[in-house]
Amino acid sequence: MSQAEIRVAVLGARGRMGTEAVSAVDGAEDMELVARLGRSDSLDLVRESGATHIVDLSVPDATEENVRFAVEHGIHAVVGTTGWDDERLGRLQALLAQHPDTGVLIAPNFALGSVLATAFAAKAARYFESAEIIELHHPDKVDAPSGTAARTAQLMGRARREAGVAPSPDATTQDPDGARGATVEDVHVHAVRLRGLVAHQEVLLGSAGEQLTLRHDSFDRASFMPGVLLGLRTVASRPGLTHGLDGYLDLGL
Ligand SMILES: NC(=O)C1=CN([C@@H]2O[C@H](COP(=O)(O)OP(=O)(O)OC[C@H]3O[C@@H](n4cnc5c(N)ncnc54)[C@H](OP(=O)(O)O)[C@@H]3O)[C@@H](O)[C@H]2O)C=CC1
Ligand SMILES: O=C(O)C1=N[C@H](C(=O)O)C[C@H](O)C1
Repeated sequence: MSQAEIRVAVLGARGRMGTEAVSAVDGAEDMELVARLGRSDSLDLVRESGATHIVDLSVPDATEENVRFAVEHGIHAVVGTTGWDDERLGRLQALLAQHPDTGVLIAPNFALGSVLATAFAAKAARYFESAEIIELHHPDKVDAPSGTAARTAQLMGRARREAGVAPSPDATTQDPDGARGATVEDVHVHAVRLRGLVAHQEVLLGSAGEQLTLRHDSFDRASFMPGVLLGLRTVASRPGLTHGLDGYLDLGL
C-alpha cells in the first residue's frame, strides 16, 4: 500500500473534538492517521510516527508548545485550540520566518457557517451604531470568551475603527459585577454556559429603529470536520501563518 501524502497526528485525540477528528481523518481516503496523543504523551511520538501534519485540538496551555514542536520539525499544523492571542501569534510568525516551507492554520472555528457569519459581521460592523456579541457554549468549555467571539469582535472592532465609527453608545457608569461582559476592541462580548449547548454565537448590530442579528449554531461537532479536512488538504501549499479558515476560502467579501 502506498503511503498517503498527508500523514496526520492528532493532539488531544481523546477529547470531544479530538475524537471526531480521529474518525474524520481515519475516514479520509487521502490521509493516514499515524498518531493519537493525549496529555501524558511525549511530543517525540509525532516525529517518530512520520507525521507530515498535526491537528491540534488540545488545551490553551499546551497548544503553543505543540505547534512550536511541529514547526521546528517541518510538520504542518492545523490548529483549532483556542488561546492564540496577539503575543502568541507574533512568536509563531517569528518562528515560521525561520521555517519558510512550513504552514500553520490557526482556525478559531472550523464550521463553514461560523466562518461566514464572522466575515458577514466584520463587513456589517461599520454600518451600525451599536455592536455586541453573545456566545453560548457547553459548560465544560475551559475558556471564555470563546476564541470565535474574540476573533469576531477583533475583526468587527478593527473594521469600525478603520471606518471612523464611534464606540457603541453605553451610558452604564456602575457595573460592579461585569454584567456588560468582556470588552474586545470596544465590542462587548457576553458568554453563556449551558448544559445541552454545543457552540453558538449571535452578533447583534443596532441602529435607530432596526437590528441585524447574525446567528450561527453548531448542534454537533460533525460541523467542524469538513473545515478540519480542508485545513489538512491546504496547509502545506500555504507556507507561513494563516489566521482563520476564511484564508483558504474564496468568500469574495
Ligand atoms: N476551532 C474549532 O472549530 C473548535 C475549537 N475547539 C477548541 O478545541 C479545544 C479542545 O476542545 P474540546 O475537544 O472540547 O476539549 P476537551 O477537553 O474535550 O479535549 C482536550 C483534550 O486535550 C488533551 N490534552 C491536554 N493537554 C494536552 C497536551 N499537552 N497534548 C495533547 N493533548 C492534550 C486532553 O487530554 P487527556 O484526554 O489526556 O486529558 C483532552 O483530551 C478547545 O480549545 C476548544 O475551544 C473546539 C471546538 C471547535
Ligand atoms: O470549546 C468549544 O466547544 C469551541 N471552541 C471554539 C471557540 O472557543 O470559539 C470553537 C467553537 O466555538 C467551539
